[in-house]
Amino acid sequence: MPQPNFSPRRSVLYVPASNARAVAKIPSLACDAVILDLEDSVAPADKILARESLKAIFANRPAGPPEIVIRINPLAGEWGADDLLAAIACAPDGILLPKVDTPRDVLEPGDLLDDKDAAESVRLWAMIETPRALVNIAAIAELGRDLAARLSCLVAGTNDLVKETGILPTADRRYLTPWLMQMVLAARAGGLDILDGVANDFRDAEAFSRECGEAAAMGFNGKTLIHPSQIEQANAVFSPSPEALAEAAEIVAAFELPENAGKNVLALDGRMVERLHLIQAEKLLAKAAAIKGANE
Ligand SMILES: CC(C)(COP(=O)(O)OP(=O)(O)OC[C@H]1O[C@@H](n2cnc3c(N)ncnc32)[C@H](O)[C@@H]1OP(=O)(O)O)[C@@H](O)C(=O)NCCC(=O)NCCSC(=O)C[C@H](O)C(=O)O
Ligand SMILES: [Mg+2]
Repeated sequence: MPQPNFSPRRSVLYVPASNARAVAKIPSLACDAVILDLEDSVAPADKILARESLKAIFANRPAGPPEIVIRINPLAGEWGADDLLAAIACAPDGILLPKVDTPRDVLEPGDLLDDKDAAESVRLWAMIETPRALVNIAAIAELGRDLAARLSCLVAGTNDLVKETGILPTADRRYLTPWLMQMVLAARAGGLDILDGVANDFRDAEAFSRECGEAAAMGFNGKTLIHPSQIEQANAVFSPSPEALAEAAEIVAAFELPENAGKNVLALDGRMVERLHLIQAEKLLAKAAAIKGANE
């Protein structure tokens, strides 16, 4: 199921809404999206100020990338409901819901968006970071098949998952990986984008590069980031490689040859190529074009 207004989401940077210097950097950042955070990066004493800063940020928002998403506090808590109203008033590209446990946790804010006549372009993103969310992941992701539910993207919250489950956060993420794969599968079933969790050690470029490579291999669309120094690497790893693009172009060209018209299967350089490979190739070329378009 195609996403409306497809956007690349290779690099998605959390920016604490309470940090004016960090917020001021947004227009100069090369990330595909930012998440203006009202939740975990904002101290309780700064919660109201952070929420109030949103108005000024959106009043001066230039058109075009990066996508801007607001992460609110949990709706069951002290700040969540007012955060949601403030976020809706800003008409961001997305509102990220933390600590989602069940489909209801997405449907209820979606109803409020409708009640408040929020533009159709305001989508919901959901953090998958609780044991209940993992247990309910198929039902949550299924909402992606209903455009009216507005769900567009799932975001792995690996820090909270580690905290809530007690698994050991090893460098190779061996205990997290089965759950990450479960998230990718569910997201694809629901036609949703899915972003990997953050790498906390932002000074370890080598470990970060490895983690991005593994996330890309697992099928994630991109990675959530905590520091601007992580953007370039994420963009590089989650972009189609020149080799993959050359191969995709070759497959498209082969199916366009008059002698291959109407064929479902071809031999190309000693390999079987089916129409499903053509679809894959066209998707990859479209992704590269979208990335190029977003960077112009
Ligand atoms: C992690 C940090 C606290 C480090 O900050 P700092 O020590 O200030 O870093 P630097 O001195 O290297 O910063 C250099 C300049 O870059 C700006 N900067 C830093 N981070 C960001 C950012 N995220 N966005 C924009 N700009 C940023 C600094 O302001 C410096 O510029 P200047 O002030 O002009 O000198 C910090 O990076 C940070 O706060 N990162 C974000 C933390 C965050 O948002 N955490 C919550 C999201 S992660 C999460 O919640 C996980 C999930 O829910 C889960 O469960 O897993
Ligand atoms: Mg979290």
